[in-house]
Amino acid sequence: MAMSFLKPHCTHRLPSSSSILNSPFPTISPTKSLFANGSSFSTRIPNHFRARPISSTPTKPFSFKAFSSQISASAPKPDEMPARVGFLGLGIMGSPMAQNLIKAGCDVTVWNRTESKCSPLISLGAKYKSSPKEVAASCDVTFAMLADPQSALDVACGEHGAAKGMSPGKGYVDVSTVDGATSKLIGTRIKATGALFLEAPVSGSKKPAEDGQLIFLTAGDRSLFETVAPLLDIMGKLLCPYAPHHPFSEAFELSTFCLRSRRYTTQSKFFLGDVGNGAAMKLVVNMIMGSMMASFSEGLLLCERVGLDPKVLVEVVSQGAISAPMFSMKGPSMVQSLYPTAFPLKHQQKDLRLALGLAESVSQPTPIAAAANELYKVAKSRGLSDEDFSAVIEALKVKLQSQSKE
Ligand SMILES: NC(=O)C1=CN([C@@H]2O[C@H](COP(=O)(O)OP(=O)(O)OC[C@H]3O[C@@H](n4cnc5c(N)ncnc54)[C@H](OP(=O)(O)O)[C@@H]3O)[C@@H](O)[C@H]2O)C=CC1
Ligand SMILES: O=CCCC(=O)O
Repeated sequence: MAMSFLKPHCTHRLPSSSSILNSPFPTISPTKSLFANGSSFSTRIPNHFRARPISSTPTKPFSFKAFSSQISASAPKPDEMPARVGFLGLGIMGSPMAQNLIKAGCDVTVWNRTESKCSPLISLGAKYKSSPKEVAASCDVTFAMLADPQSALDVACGEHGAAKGMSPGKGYVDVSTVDGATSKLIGTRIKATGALFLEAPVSGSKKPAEDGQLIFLTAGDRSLFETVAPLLDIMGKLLCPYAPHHPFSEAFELSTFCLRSRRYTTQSKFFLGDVGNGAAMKLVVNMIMGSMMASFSEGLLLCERVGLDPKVLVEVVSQGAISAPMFSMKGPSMVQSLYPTAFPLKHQQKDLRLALGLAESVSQPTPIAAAANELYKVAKSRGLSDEDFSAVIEALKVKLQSQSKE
């Protein structure tokens, strides 16, 4: 069902293979190696790129400026987007996400339980309404970025909740991390008004939110997904599979090919089907993340205990198969017992709790996540709820201290 405010050019589709074959840009032969060492990366090339031999034009040096301007030139224009956008919940994530929408030229109306957090956005041009209901009533699409299942429910379905301001032709996009049951409840209440619903939890933390580099895990009404796609692209990541910083940098011609037109980029937003699937995917991702961080913490402390420098461990890990941006970003401050909050520890424990509930619902054993969850609970009981989740290492230090007393 099309929404009343749908603009005709809101949909982003991949080009047909014939249009690619007629494209002026170089394409690549599946049998021809691009690499000096003759290595093949044929499994990495989508079929639609396998049309003609690569052009012999010499590779140009990479220019970040040109790269950025190509990206921004392809950014969605305000007239391609839903006209009025609401944003509920202006915490660590919601504030920068709303800010990026405003900076991109969207007409944004904000609300937050603690009203003072609206001020910086109002000074950037946002409008303000005094309840979720009023925001929803005055906007075409309303986003919500709330702490947990209870607050997401309250804001959507409470007395002055968004559902009260919804009606046919509008859409509600809940980007909070909640469990599937909560998301379905919210979706049912929103859809009972005739409006559309999309759950769209995000991967990526404070910095990716600020940089417009989030990954959306969406499910629900497909037409709402298509309507809000340009907005998700403002807040989210645009990925080119052959980006110039990719280790296979010889594929630069192909990167240029990808970047010359937005049509050839792969976007980091996933549509996963029915409501509940986005929530489940997000919980699985964060279950893995919570366990990884707990394990990394154990490694840092063990290193120290056996007389090795944990800073060197961070370096070693960063160069091998288990390297992860999370370890490289958080490791150096963890070594100094500093935990500047990007992802609050209380939210990580909430996500582990919800993921364990998900696993329980299908009788899936998750002993590692269960052990990690206990550690986050200890950290919470030590007053670390509002620290970054990397402060979970403190829970292990506590254990070490109590052991050494025995
Ligand atoms: N931080 C991160 O790295 C990431 C977080 N997430 C998820 O995004 C969501 C938001 O996270 P984040 O921004 O970090 O969290 P914050 O704790 O910074 O913000 C939470 C928001 O929820 C609001 N809120 C809390 N309780 C209520 C309530 N009872 N009624 C109304 N509003 C309420 C807060 O309002 P107030 O300002 O009044 O307290 C605030 O706007 C969470 O679900 C989190 O798991 C997802 C990806 C990354
Ligand atoms: O929910 C928080 C996720 C944090 C991240 O993906 O970096």
